[in-house]
Amino acid sequence: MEKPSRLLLLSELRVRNLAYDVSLCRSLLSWKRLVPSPVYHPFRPSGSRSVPVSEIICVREEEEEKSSRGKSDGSWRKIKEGEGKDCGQAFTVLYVQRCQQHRWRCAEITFTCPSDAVCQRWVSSIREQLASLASRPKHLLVYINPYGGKKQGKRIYEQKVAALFDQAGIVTQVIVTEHANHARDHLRTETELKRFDGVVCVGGDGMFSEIIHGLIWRMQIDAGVDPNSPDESLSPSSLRIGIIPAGSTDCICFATVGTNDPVTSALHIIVGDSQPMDVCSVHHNNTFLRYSVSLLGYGFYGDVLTDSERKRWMGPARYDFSGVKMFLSHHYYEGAVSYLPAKGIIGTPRDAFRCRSGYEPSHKSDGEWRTIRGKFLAINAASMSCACPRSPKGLSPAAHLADGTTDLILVRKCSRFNFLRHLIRHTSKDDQFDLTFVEVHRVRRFRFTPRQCQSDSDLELDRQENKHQIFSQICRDHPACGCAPAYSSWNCDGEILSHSAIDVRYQNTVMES
Ligand SMILES: Nc1ncnc2c1ncn2[C@@H]1O[C@H](COP(=O)(O)OP(=O)(O)OP(=O)(O)O)[C@@H](O)[C@H]1O
Ligand SMILES: CCCCCCCCCCCCC/C=C/[C@@H](O)[C@H](CO)NC(=O)CCCCC
Ligand SMILES: [Ca+2]
Repeated sequence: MEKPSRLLLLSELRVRNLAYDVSLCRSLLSWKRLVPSPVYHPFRPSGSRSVPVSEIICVREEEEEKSSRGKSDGSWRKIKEGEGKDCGQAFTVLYVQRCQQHRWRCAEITFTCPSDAVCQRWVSSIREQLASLASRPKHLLVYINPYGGKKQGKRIYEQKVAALFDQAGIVTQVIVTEHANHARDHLRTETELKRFDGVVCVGGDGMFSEIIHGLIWRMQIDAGVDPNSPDESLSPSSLRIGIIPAGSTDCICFATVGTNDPVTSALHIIVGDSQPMDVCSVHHNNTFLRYSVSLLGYGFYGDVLTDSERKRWMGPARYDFSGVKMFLSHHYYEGAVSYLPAKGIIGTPRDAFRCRSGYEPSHKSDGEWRTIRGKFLAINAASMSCACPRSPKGLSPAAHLADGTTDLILVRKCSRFNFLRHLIRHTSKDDQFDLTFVEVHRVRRFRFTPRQCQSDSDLELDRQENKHQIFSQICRDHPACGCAPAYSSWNCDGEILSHSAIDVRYQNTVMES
């Protein structure tokens, strides 16, 4: 129960001409019907409601005789002339309404006050409360990718997001990108970043990747850290990144927010929600290649991405087309995966728990390196669940967002039928890891070396383990022989990596809104 001293305001106000007790405590706006109607009416507001101040978007004064919208029944009504004179001024509160499947909507309620003075007191008290919320952004730098997904980024921002930011009093600088890496290079060089509280990315996973590359690079330069050094730990970003989903997979948005809905994301940004997330760095022979926050996939997901890039004109459906094609081609790849198991962490990749909140990275020392050699259909490293509309629970449903680990999933060569069983389980409640040819490890670091790049001593080890050594040798020497292709590519958050032999390590966490 709230202590009386926390009560800031208590008034009898009217909502749709019905009397309500309305109170503002330090963190809660509540309204309660004074005489509840004995007859149930589906369109009439029910007894009482509360909204945390942290979920109020804004408050605005209504002018008399102005149309107002009663959101409870979605109808428009006009404040009657008499009503306006009797009741004085009115004010409207816009707030977050939680809907099904993690969706948020902006609802509003208009309170009519007995006098102008009462109205002013309410408006200024709520505004004061809102002004004290330090985590809310005031200035945002918005990058819109007009090319990703169904090419709707600009429309989505203009029709669904801009007005909400405006109502919340957020000042924006909007840049519609003109080419790939425009946003990354802009963040690296041109911008006076200090005047912004955050960066907003309107696009998909590839666009988010551009933004983190620009921002991380810029933060390292500003802090005097060499961004290419594998041994330096990253200086964290002081700017948060918000995502307005407008891509084809939108897995980073879906896995953090629980849905890929632009309005929901805009509201999360407005109320200042934040979520730290793991960043892995990918190196080849000690040369930095890229950062990754969601999926690093070799084999199936690398091949799907490579094939789908040539079919961008199909929009998001390109992934379905290439997915079926690559499933039927059934390519497998040989190589060695070495990993450093994460020790002293909370949970395992087989937990039933789903994470959409932060986890403190554990700094306990890790175990010994382990190596697995074999033939794989897919090697996936999921630093977050990678949930998306195609797979609502994701590639690794129990992966944590910010625990300093990544879940390494190895799918060994198996029949098409078995691989299909594994894939289909991504879309149902069944456990995709509960199959003999699938293993999953929570790791801090891993390396992959395709068989063609293995050293002589590694190959000797392989030979001892591999009964079909002569056949393998012939295939390596004669790649045109028609058996499995030599290399796949890595899919790194939706971008293709230029090398197959990689070294991946957890780097740091960045903030995301
Ligand atoms: N103006 C532009 N013209 C062409 N390409 C652009 C432009 N702006 C950004 N890009 C590039 O577009 C690529 C794809 O963008 P994005 O990730 O937003 O969509 P997507 O690939 O359809 O979605 P997802 O990554 O969620 O599957 C990114 O690699 C980004 O660098
Ligand atoms: C026959 C039924 C089979 C059903 C299989 C469903 C499995 C879907 C799992 C989807 C996992 C997505 C992981 C996220 C990857 C993103 O970083 C990347 C860029 O946005 N998207 C893809 O690579 C796009 C990947 C699209 C794969 C199809
Ligand atoms: Ca993680």
